[in-house]
Amino acid sequence: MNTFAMDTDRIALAPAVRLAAVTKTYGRGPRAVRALDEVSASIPRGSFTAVMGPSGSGKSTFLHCAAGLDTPTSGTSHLGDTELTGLNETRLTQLRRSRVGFVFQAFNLVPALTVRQNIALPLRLAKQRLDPAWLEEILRRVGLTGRADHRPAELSGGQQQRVAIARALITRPDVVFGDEPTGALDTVTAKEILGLLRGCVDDTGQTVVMVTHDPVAASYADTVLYLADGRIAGRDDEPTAERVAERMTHLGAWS
Ligand SMILES: Nc1ncnc2c1ncn2[C@@H]1O[C@H](COP(=O)(O)OP(=O)(O)OP(=O)(O)O)[C@@H](O)[C@H]1O
Repeated sequence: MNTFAMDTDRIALAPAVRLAAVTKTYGRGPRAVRALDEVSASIPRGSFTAVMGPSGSGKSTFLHCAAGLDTPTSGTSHLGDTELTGLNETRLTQLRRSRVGFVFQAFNLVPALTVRQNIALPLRLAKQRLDPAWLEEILRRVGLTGRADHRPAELSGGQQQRVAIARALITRPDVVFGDEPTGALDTVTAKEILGLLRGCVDDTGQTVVMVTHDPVAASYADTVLYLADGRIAGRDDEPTAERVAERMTHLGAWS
């Protein structure tokens, strides 16, 4: 086997996200909070993972350490072959702009910009060239072709979240991270958005990692990772809404 073949094999096999013994402590001394406690996790490329757990269990901290938004106190975090721990703030900013996409509960669109301009914004920030055909393709995928010149205030909540997803996809990121992406939507619209994220994984091999409180949302994922008290408390590779709800009850999420 030549070196090139070995390299491509290695890259193909590297998980999209890898956390190794990640501990994150906020504050110092007696008031210190250990939000993550030696967490290890490996998330394959082209998979849809939901992160669940009771309030305060460390879900957002997990997401932030995996996405380079926050730095672990100890342990290592990789995005593909890139070790995030050890990158300086400039490199981390570059990586966040070009290799990860974010979708939050609040859509965070710029009101003065059109749908098209909002979607293209990450490329402008990353000083990357816009491929108009790719933008049109993304608009089509999220079902907003006819709305490209509208402003966010002219769109429904579900449509605004579609813009946020399109904006997350425009840089062809390694991973799309979602923090309660359906938290502000009604049940029917939430299912449309989850179907869209599922389609990104199934149709284009996108990797999606999503924090959620909702067992129905988690059931769209391939794998659910459960956190409790800053530790991995289990996983489910065949999640259904019922099983997830039961598991969450056992973790004391709704007691
Ligand atoms: N910036 C911070 N400073 C101090 N403590 C923090 C900070 N961020 C999080 N924490 C603490 O770390 C723990 C984990 O917080 P985190 O937000 O990751 O949990 P979560 O599971 O996402 O919670 P929720 O479901 O309520 O959003 C909590 O005890 C929280 O209070």
